[in-house]
Amino acid sequence: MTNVAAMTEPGYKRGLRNWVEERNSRLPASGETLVDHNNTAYLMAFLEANDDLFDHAFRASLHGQADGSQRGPADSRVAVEEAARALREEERHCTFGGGVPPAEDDRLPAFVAVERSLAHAPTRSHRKAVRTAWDAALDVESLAVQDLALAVRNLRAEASDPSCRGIAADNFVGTFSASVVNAMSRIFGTAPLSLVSCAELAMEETPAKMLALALQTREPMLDVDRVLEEIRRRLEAVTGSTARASFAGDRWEVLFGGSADGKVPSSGVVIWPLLGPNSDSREATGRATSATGPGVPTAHVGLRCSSRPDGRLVMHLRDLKATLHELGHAVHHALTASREPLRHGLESAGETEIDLLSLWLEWTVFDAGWGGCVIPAAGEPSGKGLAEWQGILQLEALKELPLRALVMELDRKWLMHPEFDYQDVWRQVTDSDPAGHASTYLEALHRLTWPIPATRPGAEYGLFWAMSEVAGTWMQRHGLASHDQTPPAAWFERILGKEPHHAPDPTALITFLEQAAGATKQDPLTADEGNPMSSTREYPSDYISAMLPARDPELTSMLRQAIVDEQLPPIQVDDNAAKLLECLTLLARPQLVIEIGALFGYSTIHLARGLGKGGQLISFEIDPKSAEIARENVSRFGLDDRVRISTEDAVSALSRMAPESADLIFIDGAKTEYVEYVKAAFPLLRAGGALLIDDAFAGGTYAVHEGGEDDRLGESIRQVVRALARSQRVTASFLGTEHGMLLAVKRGNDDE
Ligand SMILES: C[S@@+](CC[C@H](N)C(=O)[O-])C[C@H]1O[C@@H](n2cnc3c(N)ncnc32)[C@H](O)[C@@H]1O
Repeated sequence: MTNVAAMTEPGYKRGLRNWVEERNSRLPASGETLVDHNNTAYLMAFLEANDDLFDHAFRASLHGQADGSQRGPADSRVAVEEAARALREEERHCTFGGGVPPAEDDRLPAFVAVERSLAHAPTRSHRKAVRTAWDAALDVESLAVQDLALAVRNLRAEASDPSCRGIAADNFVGTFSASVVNAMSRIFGTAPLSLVSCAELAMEETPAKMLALALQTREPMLDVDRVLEEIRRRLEAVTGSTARASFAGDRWEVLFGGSADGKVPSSGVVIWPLLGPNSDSREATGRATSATGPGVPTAHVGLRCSSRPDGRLVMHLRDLKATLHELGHAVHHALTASREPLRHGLESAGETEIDLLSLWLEWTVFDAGWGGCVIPAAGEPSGKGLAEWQGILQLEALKELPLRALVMELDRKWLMHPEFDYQDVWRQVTDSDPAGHASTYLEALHRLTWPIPATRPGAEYGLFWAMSEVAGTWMQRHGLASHDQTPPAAWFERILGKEPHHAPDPTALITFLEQAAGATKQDPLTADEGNPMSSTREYPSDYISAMLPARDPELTSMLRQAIVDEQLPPIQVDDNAAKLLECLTLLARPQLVIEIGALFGYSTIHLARGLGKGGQLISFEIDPKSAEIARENVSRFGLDDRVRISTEDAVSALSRMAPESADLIFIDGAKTEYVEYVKAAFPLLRAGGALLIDDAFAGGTYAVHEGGEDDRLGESIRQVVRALARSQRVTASFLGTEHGMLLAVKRGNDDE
């Protein structure tokens, strides 16, 4: 049996080449020549070691053609389509995501085709594209295979975008590494690969291989009951045991404070299981009035999960972080909104998110692997040594890390290198800190200093990234630093420049952390490049509503009917934003206004109220029930002469409208479709016309995702606002409503 571990040790490529040569000379009669195309030979080694693992078709696909030619991109597209068709014909969705045990898989030929097409995609500089494919591969359980094929195509498109780089790949690498190790453990009974080897491998290798290995491996899935139980335990700890939790049918409630018998809760959080890839947690809130009882400040959080045939709910590990961020914010909000401040509530609220995030950190490191962390020894190329790392770990910002637990796990995983003198490292550490300052972290440092030479750039990503994340959140909570919605990505950008796949330089990290920890406030006049959404201030809703007159009772009654009686989600614009819409139409006197997303017509009514003589508003609302209620409301306010509500899909309807015919287009539909909306809407605007984008701050509900790997909503919004704000073809400005709007006025050819 080929020793696969040998293939992945330093210099494995050389080993691989030798192996390939040896193999080709050994099997000349087969007529196949194995070529190390995109390093697929590694897989071949893997395969040779395990004849049962992959079927012949799959192996054959990894061989170069006899004449050495490779299939080109055109063939690849066809191959993907073939694969999609083959899978559709089977009327089955793929099931290799989500902890499903390996099945006797008769779909390999189809995957082979997908694999081939992926083999042409670059890796290093197009990590995001890889990530897309990987996501698709892992999500196929819930996505139809068309989506997989589409993702593969998108991957190709994205691969040509030089900005396709990012931290998301690290999650991928970690998950991939763990998957490989898990697979290997299953096969060999022990894990002959180290995570670091795998991480490096993953970073070097092609998506083809990753996808191929995905066939044999599983991303960790978490049992939702287990997640909720752990969350409850942590919340209890944070809130001084005042949290009570119950899972009731379609929702899970946590109540804080109040009387001991639980009859008078002070505040609550409702966690809604979100089934399906596109569910929006805000929409979940529409499914119920306050589940925690009248008058109880309640926050709502969505938990993306999927349902097993036995009824069990499970979630991807990678969805956990977004959920915990969101939950942290929600709990913070619920605790501070409580009318009677809880015993520990106010002090501990700010820590909640950190505490919850630690859960993610632990599970990520424990269950997914993260590729581990390498502490470079002094003088080694990717770092200056122990002292710097020690410095990092001693920083206040990192003391929140529950490293002890992490250390235990790493201990189990890594202390398999008997030649290394841990005691020596321990002595170095303790000698340098006789006061035992931050002893937990020193212990961590001791344990984390395993003997893997820093010859594998990128291997230290895992923990490094996780530390950045938690530290960034901590700093923001303590007002020490403002950072944007994607702290790790931003930090990496700063620290690593444009090449995040290189090993991070610890000195740069230390400097950055120190500056951040030392900075009380940023100079307001200094533009903070790459940190565009910094804000440590809450939106002053109380102040604004105290200033504005009380809402018109007719509008309140309309809102109550739509939200309470009709159970539509309360995701309309806030009152001040509604006034802004009215101001804008009053000001611009537009002839044609288009709205994407009417819901029950709250924004529609305000836009229409400002319309002058002859002004028309076409509002698209794809949900027929909402559209019907919107129509009734428009009519209730006597605006039917100027408003038409259409149930057509806004994107396709806009594509048929006359170019340069609209004066104002208000975009407030599905957040994931924002890019499509803008593409369809922009040509419809006349010069001087404006796009108005709701939720542009990506800072209301969307901030909570903090740029997590599944931050599709926030990412979609950020793409749009960034593009518009920087475009030469518009003049754009952010308007301060609760969720923020971006006003982008189209410039004419004559405009300077
Ligand atoms: C945030 S709500 C709109 C709220 C509304 N503008 C307000 O402030 O009162 C988004 C709405 O967009 C609708 N929607 C989503 N995708 C759409 C599409 N492609 N075309 C038309 N409407 C869409 C949804 O059904 C939902 O009711």
